[in-house]
Amino acid sequence: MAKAYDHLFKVLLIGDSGVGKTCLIIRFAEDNFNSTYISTIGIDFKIRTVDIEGKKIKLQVWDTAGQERFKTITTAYYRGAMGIILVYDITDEKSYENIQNWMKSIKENASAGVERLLLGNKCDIESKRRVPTERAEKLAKEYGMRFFETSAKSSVNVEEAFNALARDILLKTSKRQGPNSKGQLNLKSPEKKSSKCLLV
Ligand SMILES: Nc1nc2c(ncn2[C@@H]2O[C@H](COP(=O)(O)OP(=O)(O)OP(=O)(O)O)[C@@H](O)[C@H]2O)c(=O)[nH]1
Repeated sequence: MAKAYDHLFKVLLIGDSGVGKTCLIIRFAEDNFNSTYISTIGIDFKIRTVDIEGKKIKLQVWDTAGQERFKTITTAYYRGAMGIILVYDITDEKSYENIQNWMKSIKENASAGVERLLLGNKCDIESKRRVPTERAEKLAKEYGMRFFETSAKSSVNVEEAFNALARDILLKTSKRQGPNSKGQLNLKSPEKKSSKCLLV
C-alpha cells in the first residue's frame, strides 16, 4: 500500500501558560475553538496532513504545558522537533517578554537549525492589546523568524502560520537532500515577512 504521506514533520508549540497554544492546535487540526481553559498537563499532540507543492506533509503538532513545573518534561521534546512555534498573547506583556526566555530554552534544548516561528495570539481582542505589532515584528526580524498575529478564536492566520512553517521545513529538508535527490523540490524561499492581524 502506498504511504499516505511524503514527509512527517514534528512541530512543537511553546510559550507561557494561557497564551492559547492548545487552542491554536485545535483550530489547526480540528477547526474548532473552546473558550473553557483547561491547562495542559505535560505534553500532548495532534496530527493534520497538509498539501504543499504537491507533497503530502504529515504534521505531528506537539502541545506543551506552559507552566514552569512541567519544564523538565517539555524540554525533553525539543530535540526531536523540526519546527518550534513560540507563542505569546498580544494582551499580556509578560508573555511577550518571556519570549526571550523561551528562545534561550530553544538554544539549550533544541537541535541546531530548527525552524522557528513567532505568533502573537488573541488578536481578536484588539481593545486589550498591550504588545504593539511593530515591537514583535522587530524581534522576529532580529532572530530571522517569521511572525504572524493570530486568533485561534476568530481563525485568523492560523492556517497561514502552520503552512508557512511546514513550507520552511520542507525547503530545508529538500536542500539537505541535495540536488540529485529524488525528493528535490523546486521551492522558492520566500522572504520571512510578518503578517499582521486583519480581522474582517
Ligand atoms: N479571545 C481569545 N481567547 C483565546 C484565544 N486562544 C486561546 N484563548 C483562550 O485563552 C485561554 C487559554 O488557552 P489555551 O489554549 O488553553 O492556552 P495554553 O497556552 O495551551 O495554556 P497551557 O496549557 O497552560 O500552557 C482559554 O480560555 C482560551 O479559550 C484567542 O485567539 N482569542
